[in-house]
Amino acid sequence: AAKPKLWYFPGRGRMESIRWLLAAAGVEFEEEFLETREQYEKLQKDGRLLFGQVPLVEIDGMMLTQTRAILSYLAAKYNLYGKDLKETVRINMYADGTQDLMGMIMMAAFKPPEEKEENIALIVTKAKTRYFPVFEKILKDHGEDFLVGNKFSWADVQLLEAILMVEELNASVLSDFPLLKAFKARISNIPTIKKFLQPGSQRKPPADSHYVDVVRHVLQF
Ligand SMILES: CCCCC[C@H]1O[C@@H](O)C[C@@H]1SC[C@H](NC(=O)CC[C@H](N)C(=O)O)C(=O)NCC(=O)O
Repeated sequence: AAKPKLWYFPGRGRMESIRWLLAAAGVEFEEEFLETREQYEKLQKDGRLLFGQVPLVEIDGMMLTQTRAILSYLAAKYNLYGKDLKETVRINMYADGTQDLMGMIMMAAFKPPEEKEENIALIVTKAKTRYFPVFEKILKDHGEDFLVGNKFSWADVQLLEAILMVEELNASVLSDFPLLKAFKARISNIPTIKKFLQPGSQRKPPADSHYVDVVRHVLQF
């Protein structure tokens, strides 16, 4: 089968969780980076962007947009979505929560530089007071290696992604969360994820001013 193909800017944004999930599932994928307005307008003209937006993923003969729809499709396709509806809804709850946290980080890149410190402090506080305590408790109460059932799922992939992103803002953020520390080590050692965390993988670096400039240029805002 043809490899999935991803169209997005040359950075994390909303596509990074899709890259993580494909990588965790051991699925190789191709990428097309949008750096010019023309590339974006061609996708629109060709009718590939349902709502005129990216991420865009071509997979199984479909042109998929809407990040959550894509992630859900991939989670189900690669058996990372629970054994029944009750597990699936927990995975969705946990994934929505980590998406909310990562969304704050994603948008911070587009805020004025003078607000950067304040934004980072707010994100780290939210992580330490709202999100990480929830996952620490889940791991404690559940008493398993993974967040849902006793099987690796999309929820585990996304929590690791979120932990690493917050640690980029504050390296000691897990100091009060011993179970999350152990979770991070455990999930990082899953072979497909370990490979994705090696230099040279398709994992993207944190957003920088060049990335913001490219996005602003392509989307003309
Ligand atoms: C001020 C912040 C702007 C962020 C812009 C983009 O940079 C990324 O870091 C985040 C977004 S992604 C690009 C943006 N895509 C979306 O907003 C998709 C939202 C959709 N619900 C999804 O989940 O896929 C885009 O195509 N916009 C064109 C436009 O709506 O006409």
